[in-house]
Amino acid sequence: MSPSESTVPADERLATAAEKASILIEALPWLQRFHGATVVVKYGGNAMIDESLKQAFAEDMVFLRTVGLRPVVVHGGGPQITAMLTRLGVEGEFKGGLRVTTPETMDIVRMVLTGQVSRELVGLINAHGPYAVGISGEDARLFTAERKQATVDGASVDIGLVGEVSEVNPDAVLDIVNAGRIPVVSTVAPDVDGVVHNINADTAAGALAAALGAEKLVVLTDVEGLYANWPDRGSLVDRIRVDRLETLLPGLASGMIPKMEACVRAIRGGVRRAHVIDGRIAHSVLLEVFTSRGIGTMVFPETELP
Ligand SMILES: Nc1ncnc2c1ncn2[C@@H]1O[C@H](COP(=O)(O)OP(=O)(O)O)[C@@H](O)[C@H]1O
Ligand SMILES: CC(=O)N[C@@H](CCC(=O)OP(=O)(O)O)C(=O)O
Repeated sequence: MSPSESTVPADERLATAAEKASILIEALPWLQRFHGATVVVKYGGNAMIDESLKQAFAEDMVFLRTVGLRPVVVHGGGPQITAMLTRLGVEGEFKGGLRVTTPETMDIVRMVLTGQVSRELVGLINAHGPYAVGISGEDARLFTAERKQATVDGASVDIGLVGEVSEVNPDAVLDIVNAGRIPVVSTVAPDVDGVVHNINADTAAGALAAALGAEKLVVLTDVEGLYANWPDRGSLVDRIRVDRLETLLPGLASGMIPKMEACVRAIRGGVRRAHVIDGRIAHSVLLEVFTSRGIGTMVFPETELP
């Protein structure tokens, strides 16, 4: 038998074809609805588990762009920074979900985010065509940082060169998107005096989504979504209105705090939907955007009924 000959019976092939057609057709209303829409996708370092997952993520970004959406990637890299600090023998710690950032740590954060994680994602996307352009918060005044304190047991503590996003100038990102390309944003940024700060990637993604007037913010992480009673796996929140989420914020544990604050900032800033989804599932972005049920946790505005 030659390799081109198939032994799959005709009725089985037809059934498979019908299933594929129904999956494609389920995407039609979403393809129509989101044509031309800007989608900010935050890719967390904990969801960059292996090569095939990272490649699937890159394919999803190229897919979105090819079918007429305007994807903007904001990447994390927390575990990658921690691995590099360990390799270099530098002690690191987190307070209130944020990395304590000394000037020495800041050099390593910047090197890993802009020189390693960004380069890798840009390369994976560009395997499909000349789409991705890396850009950091330092470029063209994309982000201005304002030094931020962490909250630990209700008290404010200094954590060094960690920034809140005080201002977003999205022009450079828009230039890239308007040229038909995919910006890949690293979250380091100068303050008004030019001192570079470390910005949590969720925080930056929420601020950028609001500044761009994005249709959606999609945050990829290493859990299925928000659990109302973490770590009770039966308490996954399917959808939640922004005002209700705000009441939950003070009770959340560290990893989820910047994510949920980012969703609140995005929705309060005019973004229509914010999602936290499981980035450990290959093509999770496509499942969220193009299927009727979506996946993970969806945050929606107060103007809509619960
Ligand atoms: N209420 C909650 N629901 C879901 N995850 C939570 C919750 N509270 C804390 N977490 C933790 O937040 C983690 C995700 O945040 P983080 O580790 O910062 O990931 P990322 O690298 O994707 O930003 C989860 O793995 C989980 O351990
Ligand atoms: C201030 C702060 O904590 N910055 C983060 C920036 C990277 C990041 O946010 O990466 P993930 O999305 O993978 O967690 C850090 O240094 O780890």
